[in-house]
Amino acid sequence: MAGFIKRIFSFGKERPADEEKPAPEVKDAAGEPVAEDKTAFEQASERTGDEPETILPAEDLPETIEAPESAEEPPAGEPVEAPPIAIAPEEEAPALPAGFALTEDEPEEETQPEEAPQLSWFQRLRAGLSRTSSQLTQKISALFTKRKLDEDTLDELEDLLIQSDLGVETAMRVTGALSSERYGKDVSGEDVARIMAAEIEKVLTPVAQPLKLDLSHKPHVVLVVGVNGTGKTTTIGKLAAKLSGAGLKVTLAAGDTFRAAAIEQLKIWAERTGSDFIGTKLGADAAGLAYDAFEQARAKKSDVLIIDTAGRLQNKTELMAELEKIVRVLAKLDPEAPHTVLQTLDATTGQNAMNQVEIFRNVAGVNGLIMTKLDGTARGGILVAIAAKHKLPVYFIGVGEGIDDLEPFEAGDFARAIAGV
Ligand SMILES: Nc1nc2c(ncn2[C@@H]2O[C@H](COP(=O)(O)OP(=O)(O)OP(=O)(O)O)[C@@H](O)[C@H]2O)c(=O)[nH]1
Repeated sequence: MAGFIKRIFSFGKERPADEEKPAPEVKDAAGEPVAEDKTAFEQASERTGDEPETILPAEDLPETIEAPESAEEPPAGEPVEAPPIAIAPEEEAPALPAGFALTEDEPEEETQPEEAPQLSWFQRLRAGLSRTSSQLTQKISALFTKRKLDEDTLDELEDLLIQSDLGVETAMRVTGALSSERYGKDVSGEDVARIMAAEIEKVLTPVAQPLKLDLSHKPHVVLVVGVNGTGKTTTIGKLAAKLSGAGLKVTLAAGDTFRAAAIEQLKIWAERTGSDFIGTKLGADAAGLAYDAFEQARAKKSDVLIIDTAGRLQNKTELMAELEKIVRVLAKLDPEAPHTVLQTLDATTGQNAMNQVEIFRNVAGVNGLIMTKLDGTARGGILVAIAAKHKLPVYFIGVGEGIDDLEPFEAGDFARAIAGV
């Protein structure tokens, strides 16, 4: 039976003791054989003419790093939330973090958490999206005061929805549904909001998916990309907390070699989450670091390797080419790697996020999204337009700066928060 099932690590089981690191694989990032006394990263450095870099284990990096103000200690002894997740049949039922699933055949039926929903994060989401929802509901109420639903009001409503970043397709869905239900009749703001929430939920439901981990890869490689400041590093820390909290062995690699602070920030997250850390010195070749991190994580039998990258604007061709190189180099070690290419989107951004997804998807093969900062004054409408157009899975949403402020993306919650119902 076991032969038919991919070798998959069970969340929640005991973390295996660290193993002795075997001698590094003797080939370079381009797959060429190299002298046995040189790591691939040294080879990469030689090619670029840089000094060979040393990959520093976490304990060798400076200890004088201060945690960011926003960092909160995880509550001691607090159990990891029980999650909806698929489990390998013959494995012992593990405690799994919400929002993740294994790449197993058919997912098991979702289990509902027994406890009442955590209103704190949901209230933050609603508050974050209140700018979008209150502007919309005010305008919609004004539009339908003492007016029946006709072509003009439908056109005006469509414009309002498009202005809220929801996208033409979703705007037309909403007006179409409203028209078939109430054409020629009085319409209240509540009618519109209810129909809007239902239609947005239909658009979002197919993309609200758990992040699937295929642990037969060991490690499952997650590359995190996105524009500067969209929350990559913070999100990596939150993901690592969920995964290591569930007993998985996690390695974090600091592929943002441009900013010393970014390397230090990731190291802090590694320490806080009990993850292994792989970093290099400032200015080193990011693709070389990614390659060596993959080799090291594989040698240490990490379950998940998460690679941070430097933030970059999507129109910076040179930096985007570097990202392409990271992807290419990882594929030398495993043609399917990186197995997940996650893009973070800042919810305060609006329309530009659509362009970000288009370009990062083309260059780096983005295959999943996380929207961050939905607790601020967010403009979440664009996620609906992106879902309608790109149909990329949305795994989580960021609702704060703390370690636990990452929630599985729920289509209904998000739709109701935008519609203000
Ligand atoms: N309010 C809020 N702030 C967030 C969230 N996620 C990240 N941040 C904050 O956003 C800022 C940028 O986050 P980083 O994780 O450094 O973003 P980054 O994409 O790694 O940044 P670069 O390395 O410059 O590209 C930090 O102050 C984070 O604390 C979130 O969900 N909510």
